[in-house]
Amino acid sequence: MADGIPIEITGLSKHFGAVTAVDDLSFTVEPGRVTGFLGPNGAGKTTTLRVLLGLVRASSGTATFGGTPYHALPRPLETVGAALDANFHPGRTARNHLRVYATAAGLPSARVPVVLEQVGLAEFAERRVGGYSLGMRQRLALAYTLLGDPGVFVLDEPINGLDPEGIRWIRVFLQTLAREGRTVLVSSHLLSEVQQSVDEVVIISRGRLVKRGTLASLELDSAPRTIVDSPDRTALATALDSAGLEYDAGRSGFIVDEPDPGRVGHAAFVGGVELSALHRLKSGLEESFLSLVGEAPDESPGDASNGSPGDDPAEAPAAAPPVDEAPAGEEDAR
Ligand SMILES: Nc1ncnc2c1ncn2[C@@H]1O[C@H](COP(=O)(O)OP(=O)(O)OP(=O)(O)O)[C@@H](O)[C@H]1O
Repeated sequence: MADGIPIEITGLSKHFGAVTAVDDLSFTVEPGRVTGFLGPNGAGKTTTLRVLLGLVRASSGTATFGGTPYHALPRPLETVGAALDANFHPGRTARNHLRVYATAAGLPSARVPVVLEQVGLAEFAERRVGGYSLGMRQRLALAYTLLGDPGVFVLDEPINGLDPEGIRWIRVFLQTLAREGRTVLVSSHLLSEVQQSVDEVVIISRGRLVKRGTLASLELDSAPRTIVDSPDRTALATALDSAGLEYDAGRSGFIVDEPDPGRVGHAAFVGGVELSALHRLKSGLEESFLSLVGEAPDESPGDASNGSPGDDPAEAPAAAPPVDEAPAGEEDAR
């Protein structure tokens, strides 16, 4: 096994014409842990990974593996296992796919059955990939990343499309790689999807870094708030203003920056306002994540840690190999 090497993103920007996909982004991903690379759709995750893997040129800044850009790695497949962009020939079997990539990279074909076994696809090795489920394709993409037994893994949305058993499996798989001292970077637009699998998070929004730290530190960022509503919202707003309480208007009432519903209820009482709802908004990772990336938290009580509004996992792209075929700069709009 190759050593885990840090992934180093420094002052990285990428513009596609007038669109700034990545904006002065800097962070490091250390070996020995699983790092979640998170942000809503369009935040710039895939673009960052494509620059890192030499598929797109940076407008400025650098993205390297311990100081070496991907294209300068002497044996890339034995250094970095990357799953990005689905690209399987439907008529080929899994075994043949992997054989082709192993041969191209000068790796022994004996690695093929080993990696198929590792991802639980050994019994489907002779089946054409066109008949694979999304979950099986995800596993095949991971088998590809394992071919060179690398020390670094860069995986774009690898959990998307997996069933609950597949999600449990990949959690163990990723954690095992990290415990072996490898560097593991996993992107997702859903915190809830990866929160059981990651130790650290790098969160971006609109191409910029908004949070870097442990999963636990993200939880600490989330202060509980109070939901309050009234048949007379104008009077309620006046009462909250008079009490000096800050609030946002939500679908089911005002979300008040005050953890104690008792204080909010008192403010309404003092203002002579009838209430139709008063409860604490449960704090949680998801609420913290959504407030960091600038999306409105779900204000329904007790439901803040489940799911994310507007996300349909079936719509996101699948992660898959290969990464070493497209020429650099191909994706540039100009
Ligand atoms: N080749 C391209 N040409 C023009 N604009 C692009 C190109 N690739 C990405 N973009 C734009 O850059 C921004 C970031 O996109 P990117 O795919 O990196 O985000 P993402 O965080 O990976 O989102 P998702 O989770 O939806 O994949 C978006 O506004 C996107 O439309």
